[in-house]
Amino acid sequence: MEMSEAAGIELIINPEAEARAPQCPHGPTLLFVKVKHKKQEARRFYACAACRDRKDCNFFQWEDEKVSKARQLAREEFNQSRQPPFTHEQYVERYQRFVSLPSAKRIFCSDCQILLLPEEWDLHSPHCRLGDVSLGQLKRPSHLLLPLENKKTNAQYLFADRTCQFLLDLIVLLGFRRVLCVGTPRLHELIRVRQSKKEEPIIKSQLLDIDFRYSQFYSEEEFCHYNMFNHYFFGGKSASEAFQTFLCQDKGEPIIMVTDPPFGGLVEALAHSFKKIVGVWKTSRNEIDHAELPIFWIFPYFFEPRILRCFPSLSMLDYQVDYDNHALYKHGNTGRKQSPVRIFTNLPPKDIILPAEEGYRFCTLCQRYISSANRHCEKCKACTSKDGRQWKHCQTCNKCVKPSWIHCDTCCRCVLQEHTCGTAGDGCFTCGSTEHKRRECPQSAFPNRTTIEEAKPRKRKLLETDNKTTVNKCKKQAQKVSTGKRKTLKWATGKLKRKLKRKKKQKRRGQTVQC
Ligand SMILES: C[S@@+](CC[C@H](N)C(=O)[O-])C[C@H]1O[C@@H](n2cnc3c(N)ncnc32)[C@H](O)[C@@H]1O
Ligand SMILES: [Zn+2]
Ligand SMILES: [Zn+2]
Ligand SMILES: [Zn+2]
Ligand SMILES: [Zn+2]
Ligand SMILES: [Zn+2]
Ligand SMILES: [Zn+2]
Repeated sequence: MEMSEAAGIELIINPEAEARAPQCPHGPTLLFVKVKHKKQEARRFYACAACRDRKDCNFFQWEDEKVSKARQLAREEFNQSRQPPFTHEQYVERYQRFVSLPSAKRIFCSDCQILLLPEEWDLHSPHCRLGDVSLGQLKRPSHLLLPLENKKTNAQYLFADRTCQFLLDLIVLLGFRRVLCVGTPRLHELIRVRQSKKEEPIIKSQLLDIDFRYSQFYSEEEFCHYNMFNHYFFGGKSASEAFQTFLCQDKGEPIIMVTDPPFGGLVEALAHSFKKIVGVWKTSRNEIDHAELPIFWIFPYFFEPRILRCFPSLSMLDYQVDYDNHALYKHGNTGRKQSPVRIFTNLPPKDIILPAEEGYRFCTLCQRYISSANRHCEKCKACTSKDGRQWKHCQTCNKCVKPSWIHCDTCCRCVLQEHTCGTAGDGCFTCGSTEHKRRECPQSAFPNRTTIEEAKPRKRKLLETDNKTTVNKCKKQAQKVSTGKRKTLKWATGKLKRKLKRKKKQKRRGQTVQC
């Protein structure tokens, strides 16, 4: 039995629990146990694998609870009612009809996040819609769709161009010809754009993601609606077969899996799913061949110990991954915080050349590329910085620590100067890291973000088209959303300003925007 600790709740991974797991709308649930004062409570319970917020999925069942037939049926009905409005096959048919329409009739409903067919226009007339959707825009759905920024469930932080292009160039350079994109829609999209330009060598890609909106843009071979916390394919057997076919059709085209999961806890649940993917890949290979499925697992550096516990063959690279819609996770020393997100890989680090123009250089002793401020410590015999700043060696702890830490004789370890003695070492309540406390956790560094539910059709018709009135309206809306917290309001208005900016850009391109 494997256990993982996060926020006073432990995940229990064992085959019996998995076999008996009841289903919520997000597939088989996971078994958890509450922990108080480091002791497990006696009763264990099943809860949703995908949503860490009960607002998103409130499934709860005690492990030993008896569920009546009637409740079971009601649950199945409920789960069914929470599935996407169309099957993937229907989405594909809709897409074909959509692209055959003349440009003026290609309308996307921004409120419902759906490509509209002419017979649906009336129904969506009160909504914010975008007209003249170009074929170019259809090729870049991650730019058309509103990112699902609900940090507790989707945390859809999209790669900045710098990172996305770096990953693709690296994949090509390393000789991979197929990419299994698990929760990396923007990378999948970049590969598809490259494919459409017929750039040699041709790289193929398949996207697995919980965001079903992508079914509107991709075929069943290109996209599977998938939950990476329980390795569940929403599209049933045909979807899991499409995945197996893609993963196993070698034909001399090496494959790599690239994943960028939401950063909450549950590292062990993710690792469990990834091991299943590795298992499927291995079934298509010669048994005596001990090769490993190449992996890029993108995750914050402070999860390193937990990731390595699950996947000892991975090592962490210094490259800082950054995101478009993530104010804190930006690259570089430009006054903003540096991104804590890194690439974990089972490929030899020396083969992964990091861009010299960004200051990365090669350490011949460590045989890997390191960030500019990282220094090789003679005592640790390694380039020890994890966060991009130069770390210093503590003689007492006999290891390198962050530059802002000091050695505290009471706590018998290096800690932040302004700590309260005796409390150091408990780590973060939100993500489980021992590197920081909850208040410093990047998970809680954000004000509440909207969920897709909040972006659903508005009851009131918005008639104003001039930007100023719309911003004022938006501000009012934002005030409603906020619970009086200025931070939320600031963020919400920021988001609406970004939306307006996007609209302005689309208008400049001559696109019609109706709200
Ligand atoms: C941190 S974002 C990564 C996006 C990536 N940086 C990109 O630009 O392509 C997390 C991604 O995982 C997806 N995701 C969130 N929860 C998931 C789940 N339970 N199963 C599968 N995908 C999930 C989100 O929809 C999102 O695309
Ligand atoms: Zn659920
Ligand atoms: Zn609509
Ligand atoms: Zn070194
Ligand atoms: Zn050292
Ligand atoms: Zn120390
Ligand atoms: Zn102390």
